[in-house]
Amino acid sequence: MKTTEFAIIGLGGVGGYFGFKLAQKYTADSAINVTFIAREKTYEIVKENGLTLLSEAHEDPIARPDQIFKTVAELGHTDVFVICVKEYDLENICNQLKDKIKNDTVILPLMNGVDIYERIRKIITNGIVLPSCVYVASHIKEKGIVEHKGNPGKIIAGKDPEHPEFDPQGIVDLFKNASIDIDYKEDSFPAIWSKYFFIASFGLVSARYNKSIGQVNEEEELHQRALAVMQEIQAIAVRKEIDLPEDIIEQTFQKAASFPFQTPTSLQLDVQSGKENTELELFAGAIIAYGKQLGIPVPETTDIYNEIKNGMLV
Ligand SMILES: NC(=O)C1=CN([C@@H]2O[C@H](COP(=O)(O)OP(=O)(O)OC[C@H]3O[C@@H](n4cnc5c(N)ncnc54)[C@H](OP(=O)(O)O)[C@@H]3O)[C@@H](O)[C@H]2O)C=CC1
Ligand SMILES: CC(C)(CO)C(=O)C(=O)O
Repeated sequence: MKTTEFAIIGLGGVGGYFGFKLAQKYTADSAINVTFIAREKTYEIVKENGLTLLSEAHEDPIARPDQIFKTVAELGHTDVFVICVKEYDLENICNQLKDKIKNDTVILPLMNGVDIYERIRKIITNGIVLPSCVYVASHIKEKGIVEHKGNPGKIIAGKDPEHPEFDPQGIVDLFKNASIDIDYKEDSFPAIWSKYFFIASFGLVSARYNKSIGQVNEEEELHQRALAVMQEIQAIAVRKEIDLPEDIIEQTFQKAASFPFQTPTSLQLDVQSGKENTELELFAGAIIAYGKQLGIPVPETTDIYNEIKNGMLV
């Protein structure tokens, strides 16, 4: 039987959650291999101790992959690459990956952002790229240790617009068999935009004030600022003819209310911990650029962007 080779690139909040589930399910299965790519201290710790996931939903907190490498270059034949890095590392990873991609290699980017597919396609022109978005509240506690809170993670993936004939059902089933909630759609872009609606608005306001998703939803001033950012994104989406529901704003506030009250956003954690690189450009920067390009004013997003840049963080 042919072995399916998975490579999970990046063992942070997202890779540490979904990679854990794949590795825990399949290490004893000789037909499916799961390889992790992690760098520096994460590599050392996971190689020595396995990957730890602290999660009420997972009794055994340790998963050991079949293999772990420090770089993509060390990988042999791989069928499915699951990219789980922050947006500022995407081009670097794609440049390393491009020689490993064959026509039937599948790339699943589990990241926030509406332009991830296009950015991958600028570098990797062959293979199958499944445009996706992801919901999960999980973050690095220490290198090699990821903490998951709240609802189980969820992936929404869609057809590669360049390869509508490709049938990914076999791969989708492997995720499902590892108890990963994954929805496969003809067109995942509306779901990707809906996620962006949520994470750009709540991410920016939560990062600016260091407040959880629940607090942003309930505190009047913060709620109004998130609403104003959503209205700006909505104007952009309408102009770009993205097929979003008319009540997307209401749905987004309802979605926020479904998270445990104290859930932080990944942008909040990165901005508030003073990380040198954050996804501020992916959220605010992209909205500002679309606004300029389409002649749509985006004053609230611009203000929050400048406030965060200038260190106004409470
Ligand atoms: N965390 C969450 O709850 C959610 C996050 N997202 C989105 O998912 C994406 C990933 O986020 P998240 O997992 O939180 O990010 P993290 O920062 O937690 O993890 C990214 C990981 O990628 C690793 N990495 C980067 N470059 C390389 C490389 N060249 N080789 C090996 N490893 C590499 C980093 O390594 P190192 O530690 O060494 O820097 C880090 O461990 C983002 O776009 C985010 O917005 C979406 C939904 C939920
Ligand atoms: C809000 C959350 C946790 C939802 O999945 C997220 O996407 C993020 O923090 O980036």
